[in-house]
Amino acid sequence: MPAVDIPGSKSITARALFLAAAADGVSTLVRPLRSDDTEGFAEGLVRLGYRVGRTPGSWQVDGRPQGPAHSEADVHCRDGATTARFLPALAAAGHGTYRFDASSQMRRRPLGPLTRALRDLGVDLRHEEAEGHHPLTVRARGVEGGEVVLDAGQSSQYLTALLLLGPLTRTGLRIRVTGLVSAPYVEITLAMMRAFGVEVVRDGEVYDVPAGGYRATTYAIEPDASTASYFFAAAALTPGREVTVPGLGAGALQGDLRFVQVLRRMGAETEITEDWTTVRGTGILRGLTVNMRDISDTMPTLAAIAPFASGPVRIEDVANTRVKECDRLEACADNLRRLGVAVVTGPDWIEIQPGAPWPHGEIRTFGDHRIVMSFAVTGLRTLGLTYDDPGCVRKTFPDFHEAFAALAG
Ligand SMILES: O=C(O)C1=C[C@@H](OP(=O)(O)O)[C@@H](O)[C@H](O)C1
Ligand SMILES: C=C(OP(=O)(O)O)C(=O)O
Repeated sequence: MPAVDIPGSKSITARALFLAAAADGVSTLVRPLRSDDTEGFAEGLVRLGYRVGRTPGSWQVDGRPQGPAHSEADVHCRDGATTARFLPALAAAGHGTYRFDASSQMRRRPLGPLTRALRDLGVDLRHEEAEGHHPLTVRARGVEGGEVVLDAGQSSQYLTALLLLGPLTRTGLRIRVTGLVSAPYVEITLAMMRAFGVEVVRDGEVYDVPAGGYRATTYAIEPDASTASYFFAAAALTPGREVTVPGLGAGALQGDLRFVQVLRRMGAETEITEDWTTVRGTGILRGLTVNMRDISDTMPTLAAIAPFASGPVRIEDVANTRVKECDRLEACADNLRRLGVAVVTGPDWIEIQPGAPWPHGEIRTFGDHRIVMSFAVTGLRTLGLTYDDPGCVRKTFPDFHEAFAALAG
């Protein structure tokens, strides 16, 4: 049973860094993800005046419940939306002037609903160029708390940022949410807040977050389930190939592990125990229609193996994949068409017809790590694929190419 060692979860590492920074002592994060996104998050904390010690296998963070240590900082959030959306919320809880900028793609990605909600809570926040986009400056003097309404139809990260901020406000937060996408990421947030001592009370679309701050702790980071999807898809694509990921089992926090259920519906054999998950290729790969609103980071993974299915693959309810590292619906369609595959897209869906892709071609990555990693799976069956920017995997998995080549043998 070949076990694949998947690096830590990006989403869990980012949250753990925030929570540890906001807690009342030193926290230790065990097996954090080392990648551009999470190094960028840690670097952002350092710019704000937090102490982050990085040793192989664990990071130590000195918490400051009262907010950033520096009264002025310029933070570059790189390409990471968790950094770009969570850190302004953390900064708002402090006292000082904090400017946030990001990569050109991250500047294009929206955060208006979050910044509007912060302003509704009394935060002095100004966008320098386009309203609702980076760069922005927060002139922070703490946040009183109260009730706020949030549209989370583009991104659950807006809600996570407000939830994480809640315990740092003076009186707590009540958040009324509409249109939530990527809902399982909010479950990760709530579970991790609990691990750092905060219980959020939820009643339907209303979240009540108590004031009172976080408790420092030692927190072990799960392997990244979105990253694991490439390895599981590789197994499903190849009769007799088996991939086991230790550390991702039935109790895992990440919704993206549900991608395994999609592979099972298509015909793969799957096994999920308490401690690990296995996918085995059977030679059967059926087409299907699937709603991926909850797990849209795995949409490109499915799109990349879809041509090998015996019937059409239709992926629905994934409009917000158009505002990620690139427009992922069009990037997937563009690359599949370049390989001779018939594809149609709509505002929030993509439908891919069966048909063997041409054996050669250059994948246009659009600077998106998931386009590279997804089409690497296609490449198991179309051996001549190249990429215009293979290094963009650094965002979440710098060693992806080596790890994937080891699997492919
Ligand atoms: O909260 C998080 O860590 C994330 C939430 C999701 O984003 P959206 O809520 O914007 O879909 C996901 O795509 C992203 O990779 C990580
Ligand atoms: C969308 C992603 O990242 P983020 O939104 O955190 O930049 C991703 O990793 O697929």
